[in-house]
Amino acid sequence: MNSERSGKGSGMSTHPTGDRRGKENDRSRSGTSGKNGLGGKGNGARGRRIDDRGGRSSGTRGSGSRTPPLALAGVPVQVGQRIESDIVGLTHDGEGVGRVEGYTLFVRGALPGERVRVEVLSIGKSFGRAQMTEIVNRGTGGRVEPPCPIHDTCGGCQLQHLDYQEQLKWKRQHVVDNLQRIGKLQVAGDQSGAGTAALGDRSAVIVHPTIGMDEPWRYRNKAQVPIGHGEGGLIGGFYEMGSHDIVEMDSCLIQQEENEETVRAVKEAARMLAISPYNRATGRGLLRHVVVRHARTTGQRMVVLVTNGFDIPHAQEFVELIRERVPGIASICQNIQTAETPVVFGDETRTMWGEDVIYDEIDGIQFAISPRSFFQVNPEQTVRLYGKAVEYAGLTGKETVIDAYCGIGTISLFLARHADRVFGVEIVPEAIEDARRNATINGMNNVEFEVGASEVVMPRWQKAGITPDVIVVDPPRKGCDPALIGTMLELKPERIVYVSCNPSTLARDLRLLEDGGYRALEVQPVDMFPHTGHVECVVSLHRRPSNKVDFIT
Ligand SMILES: C[S@@+](CC[C@H](N)C(=O)[O-])C[C@H]1O[C@@H](n2cnc3c(N)ncnc32)[C@H](O)[C@@H]1O
Repeated sequence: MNSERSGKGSGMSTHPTGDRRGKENDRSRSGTSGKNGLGGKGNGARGRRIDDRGGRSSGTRGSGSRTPPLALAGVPVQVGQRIESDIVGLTHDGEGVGRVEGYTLFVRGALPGERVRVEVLSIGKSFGRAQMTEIVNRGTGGRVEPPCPIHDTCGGCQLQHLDYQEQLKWKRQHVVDNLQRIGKLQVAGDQSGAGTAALGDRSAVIVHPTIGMDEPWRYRNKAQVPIGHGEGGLIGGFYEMGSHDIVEMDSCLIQQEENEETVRAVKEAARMLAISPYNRATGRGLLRHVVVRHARTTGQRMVVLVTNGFDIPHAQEFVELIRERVPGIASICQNIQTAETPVVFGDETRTMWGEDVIYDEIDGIQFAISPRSFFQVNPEQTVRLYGKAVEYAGLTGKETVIDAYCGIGTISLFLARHADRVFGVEIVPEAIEDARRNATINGMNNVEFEVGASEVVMPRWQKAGITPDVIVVDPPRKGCDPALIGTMLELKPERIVYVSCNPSTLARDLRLLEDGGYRALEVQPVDMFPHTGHVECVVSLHRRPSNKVDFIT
């Protein structure tokens, strides 16, 4: 398991965020796009291969040997047909949702409010996919020219063609839609922040406007670059949209420049030493991924060479070349991944040179970060996210707090400054080693960490008599384990703070918590991944009093 939670558009890889929470590099992109989403190079062919939503296609995945239908009874469009469609929504993947006689067509690159001409690529019973060929009417959709030259091919940023302020509005709306549809929650508040006064409203949860960045570029502190074989030898960059073909690339506008520089240097060094790139088709070749991190507050950089086997030829020279070329390099590690899998990291990591961690700081707290540990990729927004979590925890210094899914103890240490005791639990052993080290280097002795699944460890703590006043959860994309929710309800903390990177699993879990006696009061969306379809939320929940007297005044 590794790394961050969201983030396509990691910069430099299909799954830029390196989703510790999800499958790394495991997404296939759907649809096609040309410049600004208009039909461009190779669109047709690529588009027909891809269908990751269950719509029929001539696709490469899941279609078996069945020939996809060109027409279907009850479906008002046929494959190949050219028609106009109004775009009425946007999916979390950044595809426009078009309607034709009530039938849904997903159109990559199209924006809500626009009327577009499309060619139908594939159809299914309930929806199909189409390629935009022309924008007939722009409406007030907020379309902008994507500044990234490879926006169309990469697809890592699904929303670059949408004005940033509109992106923030769309993210809030996406959260609201999920809370209403899946969580069956009543929602108050609006895009302007009005409605916050409705905190006195006893039935609705306030969803605040999304907290965005002032300068929403160059934010990523980590790049995860797939390596492969190109015409000129070793290449590294990103997976072409909808495929696992690697395209050479040295620049990504959401990536910190230091990471670009590091990746270039490592590729150069590998070429000089004729290190063989991994070939996904044959399973041969050595270098699979180059993963780099940059700690902005200390200037330290880390390189992780993910290799298909233990032996690296000219390993010493490789290390020397990287050290010569990368300013601030503090750690060079090797991770061995020999499995045929899209998962980036294998289980074994060794330090080739320098320390086994780099150090970064958030809001005055220092963190040691090892190669496979999760660490938020957007430092500027992390302060805002964690700040909100601490605010919602409502600590006075007397409380016992549990931080479930604690990673390297980031939120735990933020909480520990304001609580009596904090207990953190996390499933990745290296992360817990980092967490303990982090508590020590910050001189915090009111925090304890335990390795294990939260749903297993929390009942043990319950039996041991730990009675939390506040529980904070920050689970992976799949949300909380139902058993964990059961234990939380038994523990009856006064407050629960839910940090989530996936509005749909958040909505599901909020419904369980509401039914179990809690009230979701406020939701704060935070834009941790500008220009992608991802949105992070912090939710404040309070326990309903058992005597049924409403507790909100
Ligand atoms: C979204 S991250 C949150 C990390 C941390 N709160 C932070 O902000 O850096 C989710 C974490 O949950 C961990 N995890 C996944 N499944 C888990 C489980 N069942 N029990 C405990 N931790 C788990 C992952 O390894 C990851 O570190």
